[in-house]
Amino acid sequence: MPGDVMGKPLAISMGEPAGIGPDLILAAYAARAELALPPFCVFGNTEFLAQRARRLGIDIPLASVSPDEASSRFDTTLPVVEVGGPVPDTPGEIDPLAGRTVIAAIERAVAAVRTGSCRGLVTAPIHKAALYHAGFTHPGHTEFLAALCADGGAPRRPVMMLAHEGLRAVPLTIHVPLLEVPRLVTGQAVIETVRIVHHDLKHRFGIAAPRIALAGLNPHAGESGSIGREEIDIIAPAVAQLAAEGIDVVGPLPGDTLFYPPHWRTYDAVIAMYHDQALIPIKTVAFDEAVNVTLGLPIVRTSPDHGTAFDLAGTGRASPKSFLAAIRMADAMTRERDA
Ligand SMILES: NC(=O)C1=CN([C@@H]2O[C@H](COP(=O)(O)OP(=O)(O)OC[C@H]3O[C@@H](n4cnc5c(N)ncnc54)[C@H](O)[C@@H]3O)[C@@H](O)[C@H]2O)C=CC1
Ligand SMILES: NCC(=O)COP(=O)(O)O
Repeated sequence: MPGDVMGKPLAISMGEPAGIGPDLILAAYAARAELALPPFCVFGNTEFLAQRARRLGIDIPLASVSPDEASSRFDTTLPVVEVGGPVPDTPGEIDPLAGRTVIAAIERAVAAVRTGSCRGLVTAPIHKAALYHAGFTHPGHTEFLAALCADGGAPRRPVMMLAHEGLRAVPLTIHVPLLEVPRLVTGQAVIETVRIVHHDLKHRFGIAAPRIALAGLNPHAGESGSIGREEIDIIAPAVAQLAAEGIDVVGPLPGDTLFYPPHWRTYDAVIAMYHDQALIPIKTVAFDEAVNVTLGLPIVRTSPDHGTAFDLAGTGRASPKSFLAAIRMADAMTRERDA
């Protein structure tokens, strides 16, 4: 990643047009001065965003610009890096043709960050099933971003982390059927994930000596092997190896009590074994404000913790808090990296 990028805008990918992502982008721009938001540009479709703004009754000027012009235009105009293609303004209704634009917006935004035209990426939510009709082959942004950053080679392991204040939850396995989870809980997965979390907490979150805990896979972390052996056979040996490397990591601990917030707060991150084991606790305590951040990438990427909320799209009733928190976290992470 090119060096001095602090004058550069954040890149925001437009997300699913039938969802609330565009509403939140427009709301964030409308509140930019009051909230002292850093400059950003939207990778998307100007005409569509103008229509959505009219629908929402938000009066803001938009201009098609290049990423290099975005920061200087940001005070007076919402900068849009044009991604072609038909994008109808139909809240709650998927349009199969718009999917290509949604995918291209992510690709173009990633390229802009990787070449240094933008300093970090914030993604508005996508609707995965909608994108599959447009040829999307990844389970989510997380895996797609890892593939884009691999330049055609084998993607490195991307790590999903949901964060709110001191609470950070990481699913070891991400978008996979529950039936496949035990097969994917391997020593290598544990070791690689903990190393990435440890590295990025130090270098992107400024935590000098991260404390990490792992949950078990089975109830009560296997109850000494009587309710499953993955803890004894796989997770504990990996934890011992990581501890020998000097990483402050403990576990496997019972997942139900580990996420009791006073317990959880004693660690800088908790790694769970599967998606819902990690995401249910954090969405329960902080659905409004948690941020989804991808670790293990050469770029900074954040996102709100929620999805497309078709029921709220185009109504102006979606809370912008998590999206605003994602913008602020991307801003802070890029500053931390360049400090
Ligand atoms: N980063 C991303 O791109 C994400 C995408 N998704 C995708 O979103 C789609 C819909 O997923 P759901 O499970 O329905 O979750 P969802 O988060 O879109 O909606 C769940 C509930 O929360 C409410 N909600 C969501 N965001 C809100 C906000 N900002 N303010 C007020 N209420 C809000 C919705 O109205 C709905 O009742 C799926 O295709 C899923 O894969 C889900 C999570 C993240
Ligand atoms: N449940 C989180 C989620 O689905 C977001 O995934 P991603 O699109 O950020 O990979």
